Amino acid sequence: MRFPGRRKHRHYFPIDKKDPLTHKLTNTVQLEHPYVVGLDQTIVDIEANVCSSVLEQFNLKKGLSQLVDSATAESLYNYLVEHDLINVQYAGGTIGNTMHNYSVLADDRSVLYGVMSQNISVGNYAYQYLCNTSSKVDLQHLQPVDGPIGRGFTLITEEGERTFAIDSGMMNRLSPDFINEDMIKNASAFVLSAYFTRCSGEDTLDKASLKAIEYANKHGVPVVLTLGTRFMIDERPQWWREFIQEHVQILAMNEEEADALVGTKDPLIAADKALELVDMVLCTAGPEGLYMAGYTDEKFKRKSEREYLPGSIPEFNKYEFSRPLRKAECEEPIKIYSHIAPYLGGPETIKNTNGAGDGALAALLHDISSNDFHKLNVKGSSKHLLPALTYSSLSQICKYANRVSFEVLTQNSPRLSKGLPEREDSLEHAYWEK
Ligand SMILES: Nc1ncnc2c1ncn2[C@@H]1O[C@H](COP(=O)(O)OP(=O)(O)OP(=O)(O)O)[C@@H](O)[C@H]1O
Ligand SMILES: O=c1[nH]cnc2c1ncn2[C@@H]1O[C@H](CO)[C@@H](O)[C@H]1O
Repeated sequence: MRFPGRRKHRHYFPIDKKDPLTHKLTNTVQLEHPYVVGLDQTIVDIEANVCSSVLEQFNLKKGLSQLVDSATAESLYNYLVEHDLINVQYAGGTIGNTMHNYSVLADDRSVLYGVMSQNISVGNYAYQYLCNTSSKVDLQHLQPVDGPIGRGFTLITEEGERTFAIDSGMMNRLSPDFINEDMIKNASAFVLSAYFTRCSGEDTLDKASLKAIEYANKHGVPVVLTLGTRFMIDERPQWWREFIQEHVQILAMNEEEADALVGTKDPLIAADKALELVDMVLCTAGPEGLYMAGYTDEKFKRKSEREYLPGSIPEFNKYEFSRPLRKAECEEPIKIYSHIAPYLGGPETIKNTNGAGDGALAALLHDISSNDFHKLNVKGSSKHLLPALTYSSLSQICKYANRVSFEVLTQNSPRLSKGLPEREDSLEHAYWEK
């Protein structure tokens, strides 16, 4: 595993142990590697720039992800081809993107549950999906289906807003029998999106998701839920709040989805309210950067060395140098928050905001699995006297997540084509304070 940072000598990490004379690695011990599991609707994104009138023509609501029937999908596709509007097609799906980005960042394994067409021919959607997914994403557990995977028309209008029209294909046919209890039990986290609830008729992906959640809950594996699109949350916010409170430990959302869930446009207050439901929250806020919130134990809290920030919760970042714990692990839980403005003020030109939030979540997952990696391989380390959810403090994770989002904004695809530059492998203060 590529490690997101060597911080202190005390926590010196064995993968770097070299013979001082030969500079060869002296570590012959087989390291144990943790992994994360994601479950998604396998989708290829078909991206096109269109006028708003095209959305009206096909009866699509701007800015949302919505399902369309196959006849509408076919006529939309034909329209885009006829007018030569398609820019690019690449593998998508919010969790597929997140698993891919996780594997690129961690240079390590993630497992993806979903479906895959059993008949693949060069150039078809299934083929494109496989070609665009990191070889470190374990696709051996995809369920073969007799038909196409999903396709997601990503329609970008004049002002840069994205609207998704999803043609499901067989993406929702993942069967609960395919979910392996041991696979989930041994994972560092189980990750899914709220899209799993968009099933109907013969679809089984919702049942498969609930089964995986049940296993994760049973074995204390953190369930990480990303909210997907506000439209789904708006339909039944109370149901979502109850579901999240019962089954989810880590919640990722953007400020719109947060508003739908807890009824406030202020991302800090939204993160605070969401802490009543879960143990840790990542709330992205576009050009405003991102917020994180969590719990730590009074006796483990660490004061920030940064300036205390004003906001709807005064000095909210005071304890951002603390590592987050599950609330139930704290004798005396206190809430901790952190915020970061876009890295370097944001890229000079944003190529595409698609997937910036998925990138931030991948960074958070990397920090979570690094904690397990360290725990598994540096037995008895004092670092784990505290049963933290992550390797790093809330503040460090914000920086890392933000840095990854920046990288996604500078490229066209929501999937990272490479990891972060070597020089930045460790999130040293010196670098981040520049
Ligand atoms: N216009 C922008 N300028 C600078 N940084 C941005 C901008 N938009 C996004 N970012 C960065 O990307 C992060 C995630 O963006 P955003 O809130 O748009 O995610 P999202 O809506 O969840 O995206 P997606 O659903 O496509 O993954 C932000 O927290 C911020 O760091
Ligand atoms: O219904 C859906 N299910 C799964 N993923 C989706 C859906 N709608 C949009 N995206 C995915 O969200 C990513 C950006 O965050 C896009 O890559 C798109 O494929």
